[in-house]
Order: sequence, then C-alpha cells, then structure tokens
Amino acid sequence: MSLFEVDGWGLEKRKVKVSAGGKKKPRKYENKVQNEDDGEKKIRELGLDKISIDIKPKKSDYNDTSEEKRSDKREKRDKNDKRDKNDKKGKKRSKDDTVLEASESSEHHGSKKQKSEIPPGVPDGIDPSNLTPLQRKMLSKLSGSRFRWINEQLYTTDSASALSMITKQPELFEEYHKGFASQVESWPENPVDTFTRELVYRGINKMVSSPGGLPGVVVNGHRKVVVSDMGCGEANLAVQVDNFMEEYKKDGKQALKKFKKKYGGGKDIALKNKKLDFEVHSFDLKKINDKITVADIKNVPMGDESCSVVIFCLSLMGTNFLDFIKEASRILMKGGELWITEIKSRLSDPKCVDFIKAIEGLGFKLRNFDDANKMFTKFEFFKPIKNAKVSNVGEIRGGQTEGKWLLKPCIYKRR
Ligand SMILES: C[S@@+](CC[C@H](N)C(=O)[O-])C[C@H]1O[C@@H](n2cnc3c(N)ncnc32)[C@H](O)[C@@H]1O
Repeated sequence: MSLFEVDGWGLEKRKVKVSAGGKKKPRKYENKVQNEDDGEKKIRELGLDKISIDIKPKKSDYNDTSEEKRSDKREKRDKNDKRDKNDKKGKKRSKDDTVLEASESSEHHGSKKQKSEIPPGVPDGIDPSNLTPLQRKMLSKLSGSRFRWINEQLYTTDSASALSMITKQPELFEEYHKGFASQVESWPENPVDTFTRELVYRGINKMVSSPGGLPGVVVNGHRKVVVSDMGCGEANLAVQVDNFMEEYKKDGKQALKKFKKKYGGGKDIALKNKKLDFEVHSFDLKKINDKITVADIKNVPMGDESCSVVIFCLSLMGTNFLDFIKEASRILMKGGELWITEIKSRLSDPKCVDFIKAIEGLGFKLRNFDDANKMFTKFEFFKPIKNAKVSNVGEIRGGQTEGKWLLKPCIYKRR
C-alpha cells in the first residue's frame, strides 16, 4: 500500500477505480448506503469517529485547552461527515481521497502489500480484521492523513520543533514509522541494507584503519569501528550489524557466508579481518527500543572525535540540517567518514554541486558519489587529517534555511 506519493520515492502511479464515483450502478449504490449506515454505527461504537480529532494536533492541543480542542474536534468531525455524504451522493472524490483509495485497493488485491493489514495510525485495541470494508477505508484515510501530516512536520520545521513535537506526542513517532515501514516495503532496496553491507564487507575484507578498510578509533587499547547512526528510525542498522557480529564472533567464515546470502553482493569479499569490532550508536527523537538514544541529532551525547563513521540515512529532515553535519564533524575522528543517502528528488540542484559544496564548506571532502540508483543519491565524505577550512553554518545558509534551497522537503504528492 502506498500511503502517499512523493517524487522520487519510486511509487508507481496506479489506475484508480473510484468506487464511489458517479459511474456506479444505482443498485450497487443502494446496497452501499445500507452498509454505510451499519458502518457508521459500528464506527461510533468503536469510537473511531473521534479519532479524526487528532489528525493535525494544534498548538492548543499541547496546552490542552479543552473547549478549544472540542470545537476543533467538532469541526473536523463535521468535515468528515460532509465528505462521506458527498461520497454517498456519488460525487467525485477529492484528489487526496483518490490517493488513499488507490492505497486501499492495492492492499486488498493481493501483492506483497497484503501482509500490512494494520494501516499506520490504527489506535491501540482496534483490530482492523473486525472492521467492515467501509470502516477500514475510513481508518486508512485517517491513517494516511496522519502519516502525511507527521512527515510534513518533520520536513518543514527545524529539529528543535521536531523533538518538541515527538516529546509531547510520542505516539506520532510510532505512527510515522508504521507508515514509513510500509513505504520501505515497496522499494527495490532499503538504503539501510546498503549501509549494513558496506560496513560489513569493508570491515571484514581489510584490517580496520588500513587503506580500503574502515576507519577505527582506539577504545581501551583496541581498535574499533564506532558508528553513529543519526536519525536511526527503528535502529535497523544497529540491529543488523549487531546480529552479524554475534555470528561472526562464533564463526567468521560461516557468518560471512550467511550474510552474503541474506544481503547479496560481496562476490570478491573474503574473511581477512578476524579482529573486526563494531560499536553502533543510534540516535532518534524517540526510544522505541533499547538500541536507541533520544537526541536531536544537532547535538548528540558523543565525545569530540569519538566516532569513525557517521551515517545519515534519509534523515536530513529538519530545515536546519547543516547543523547535523556540523555535529557530525565534531564527533568524527580525523580520517573518519560521513555517509549520507538522501531521496534524489530532494536535491534542488540535480547535479548535487550545491549540496557537495555546502558539506565541504563544513570541513569534509567528497570521496564517492553515487546517483545511479533511481530513487536515492549516496554520498561518501571524509574528514581530512589536516584541518580543512571550515565555514560558519550561517555563512553557508546565507540567510535562508537549507531545508528550503538545498534539500527540498519530501512531501506527498496529491494526484
Ligand atoms: C525517513 S526516517 C529514516 C530512518 C532510518 N534512518 C532508516 O533509514 O530506516 C528519518 C528519521 O530521522 C529522524 N529525525 C529527523 N530529524 C531528527 C532530529 N533532529 N533528531 C533525531 N532524529 C531525527 C526521524 O525521527 C526519523 O526516524
């Protein structure tokens, strides 16, 4: 199911059957009305009619001024009722609804999306399998709206506002990640897997800190690859690397064989490093598992020059993302690497010259740049051993936030 569509997220446009469109035969339509009456009753019983109030939390929600909130809820409920009446009358749906309709039909008609039975945003205690098709449709609409709203907030506000939003409404984080995970399912490859592969293959094939190997920091007299995953989401990178390490410590050869089978590639990779050691730190706005440390990635609890690889996997979301890069420069050792993957269509300059220039302005040098992938562009920078000239973030910004001119927000596209 595609909950939303954005340029470059590789979601195919589907031909949508608008089920409530004017072309429906009258008899079918009558049946539908009957079902809708039942459906609305069930929705009220389940309390789903009240869910819409939270689609777009307002500032007043944070202050919990209940009367204001209640009238907001009423207004939204009325709007939804009105839209449903329009549906019943067979009026043409809004563009936005059509997108959600497409999502739903793909969910119900086979394909690998079928396993995502629970649409993102389903409140606790509600089992979608107990709902009628209409109720599922409404829930799906609602979830899609919430997902898109959260997504938009993360891309159009600065990192302090994002942290404050998730701190005040932690459930938004889970909702976002349910939606995000369903997006990832439709991608040919998850960029997190690409990074996992790169860490493991480079780490295992060459000694740490040797040419072509990964840079390592010395911790207690022992050289380690210390990774910071900035904006880690569900910390999948740490989970995958840690799982590999567990096996590697038991039997390196076997671990590599299994890894190749699971993640692919690595044809010429052999087990040359028997002393590989990783330590992955994962930062995000909410701790949804033990691997995660809560932090605004503008300011993470890591010492100066304590990391050897810093990764931003689709996480340059805040409008002040150059602050994240500056933080990466602080925590990276000299010779350490900065890996970034972003959605291709976010780059205002398709040739990426401006983006590379901005990152280099903060003291990095570009080593590799890969835009062969249809959806993502991958950058590999390093922090030079000799101090490079570092500009002030403000200078690079030039009075306009980078979230406007350097990387465009990744907002869903209404069709
Ligand atoms: C599109 S998701 C990608 C998650 C993960 N890197 C992956 O690829 O699966 C971006 C993540 O960055 C996080 N994020 C955005 N701004 C952040 C900030 N200022 N501090 C910490 N995390 C942030 C979001 O909460 C979200 O989990």
